[in-house]
Amino acid sequence: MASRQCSLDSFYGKKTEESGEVERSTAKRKSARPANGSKALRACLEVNSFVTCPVCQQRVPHTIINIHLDSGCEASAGSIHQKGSAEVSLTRKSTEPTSSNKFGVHTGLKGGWRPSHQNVLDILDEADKADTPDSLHAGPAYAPIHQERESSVQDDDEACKAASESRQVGSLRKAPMLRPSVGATSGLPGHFVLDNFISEEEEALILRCLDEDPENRWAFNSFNGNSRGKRYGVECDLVRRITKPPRFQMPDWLQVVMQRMREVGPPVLADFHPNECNAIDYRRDEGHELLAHCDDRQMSGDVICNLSLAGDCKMTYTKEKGGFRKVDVSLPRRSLQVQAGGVRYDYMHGITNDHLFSERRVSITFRESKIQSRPLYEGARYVSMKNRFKWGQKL
Ligand SMILES: O=C(O)CCC(=O)C(=O)O
Ligand SMILES: [Fe+2]
Repeated sequence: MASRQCSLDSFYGKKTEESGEVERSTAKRKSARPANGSKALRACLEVNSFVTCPVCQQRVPHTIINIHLDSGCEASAGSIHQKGSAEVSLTRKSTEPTSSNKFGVHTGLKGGWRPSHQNVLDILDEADKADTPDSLHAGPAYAPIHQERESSVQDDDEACKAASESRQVGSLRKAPMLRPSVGATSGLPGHFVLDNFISEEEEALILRCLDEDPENRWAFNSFNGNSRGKRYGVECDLVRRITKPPRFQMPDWLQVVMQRMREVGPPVLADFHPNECNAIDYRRDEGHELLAHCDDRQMSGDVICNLSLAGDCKMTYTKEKGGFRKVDVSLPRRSLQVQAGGVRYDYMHGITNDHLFSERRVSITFRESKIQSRPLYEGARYVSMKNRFKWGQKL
């Protein structure tokens, strides 16, 4: 099992196994760690501590390390020293694509970043209105989807069908006690992991819906390494550089997950409306893996989210331009990983077989993909694999 990180540690600059680069919390900060409740948590988040930037080695207030990294280290400790001035003095990242791509849906990035803990404070504010003290550390993350389960296949089918038809998952109400941990858990620019993003019950239901979808079945796939997969939503043809209409619509049983991303995710998700997703079923004993890749920079949008189910794993990020960097990130089951900014465009990501920590792991990757019915490049012509050798001859 991957050791699960406490994402709050990132707020204190604690050294994590993933980055190995952010300095360890001081005893003082540790002593301010919340014992209980939102007040203590809030107090901790506001401790004015500094961390060493893993890229430029400047001392930077821990509250804006994310912004500092995202601005390509342009946002200096000096310009952001004053509490509250961070958002004003920051620039957008250099990695932000400037193309005039037209997406059929809203794209994610808007007006720069906020301190990584701001969202937690927002969540706390919201929760403070509804919370009772006892709910802070108790109870399921979200109201359970199904209280009881029968084991027969027929019931499984019915559960899945019922979830879909009655939008049972979609009608889940968020319970105030869940607070996904948001933070720059890895020191990677634009990277977040939200632990416990879904409850165990939700995980079980989503897995059942994936496993028991009679129309869209798991199929072997070797595109990015061997695994089984399936997809929903619009279909990107990465070779022809066009998008095709969905063969399988985005399922109802994922709506609540997507809604939750907008509600409790970091600010880059505030307007995230995925129009496609692919699920991957990894089996460790079958040698499955995810080869290092970067999701298509033109066909898909600025933000990508991966929901982890059924097992823990470690994802490896590598960057070669502008200095080699390699960072391992733990992705616990039921967490949501957000890739935006630098990590989305400048890093490759992959999962080696020995970084799958259980026999099975399933992921769902959400994207906003371009509605593109003509090839991206003017004048481009698709040549099928079997005809490629004929380049230079009359086709
Ligand atoms: O399995 C994962 O978490 C990531 C999958 C992924 O990177 C992809 O489908 O592009
Ligand atoms: Fe990917």
